[in-house]
Amino acid sequence: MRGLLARGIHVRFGTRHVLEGLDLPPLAPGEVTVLAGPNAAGKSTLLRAIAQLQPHRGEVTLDGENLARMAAQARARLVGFMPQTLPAGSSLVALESVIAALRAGGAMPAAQADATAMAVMEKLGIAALALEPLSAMSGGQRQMVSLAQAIVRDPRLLLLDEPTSALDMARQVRLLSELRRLAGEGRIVVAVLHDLALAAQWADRIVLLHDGRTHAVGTPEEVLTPALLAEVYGVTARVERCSRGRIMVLIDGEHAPAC
Ligand SMILES: Nc1ncnc2c1ncn2[C@@H]1O[C@H](COP(=O)(O)OP(=O)(O)OP(=O)(O)O)[C@@H](O)[C@H]1O
Repeated sequence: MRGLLARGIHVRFGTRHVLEGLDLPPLAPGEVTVLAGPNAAGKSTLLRAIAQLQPHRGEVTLDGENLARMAAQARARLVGFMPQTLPAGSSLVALESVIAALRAGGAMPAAQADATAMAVMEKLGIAALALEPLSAMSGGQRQMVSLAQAIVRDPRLLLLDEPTSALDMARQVRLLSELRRLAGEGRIVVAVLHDLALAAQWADRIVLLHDGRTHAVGTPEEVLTPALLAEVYGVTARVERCSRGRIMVLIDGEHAPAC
């Protein structure tokens, strides 16, 4: 089968079972899927398990091939992973870090690696940061470099953990439209997002995680309902449409100001 299948994913830390036989629906090329759910629901753990960065039970296949049985370099060419935050303490400048990510997929002549990494940074509007040390960058700048690292190998599957969390409005749109474009070219995009307004706007499908399992799957209209949001987040929410038809989620209740 073409696409991503993740079945029976089980992860435990010590005696604590964080994912308990979680199944994802088959994810087809061309789609942007958002993973949502409360803090500690297991979203990052699931992304890391799919990327084979987290020991787990269960099976993950991409276009019918078991990712766990693939050589690391072959897998790196197929899968791009953007972590929630880049590891601190790197002594690299941005361009070097993007070149290092590119080379994780295999050796390449220096000039070609330079040109490929620079082209990706230009496309993302961060060419001016190429020679800046990662350690001297703002959170948002680092997040854009992290995206460049994730896409520079031109992977078929892109896994992104809260990719917009440090970005301003304009860069959120830039990043999400880039993800939509990459999906449109036949890639599979899976992103963790807490911002349900962004999820409603950009996702083809939302997977709502709760208590280590898939609680609901569907289009934004199907998943962002007051009943499901109450079950999963314990909030009283209103779901309304703006004049252009887009869904908006508004939180009511004792902790929220009226609007
Ligand atoms: N390395 C680890 N060791 C022990 N427990 C861990 C480890 N990584 C994650 N956990 C636990 O697994 C659970 C799920 O964590 P995870 O980071 O996957 O949640 P999340 O849904 O991404 O949360 P958030 O929205 O807060 O980022 C949490 O209770 C967390 O404490």
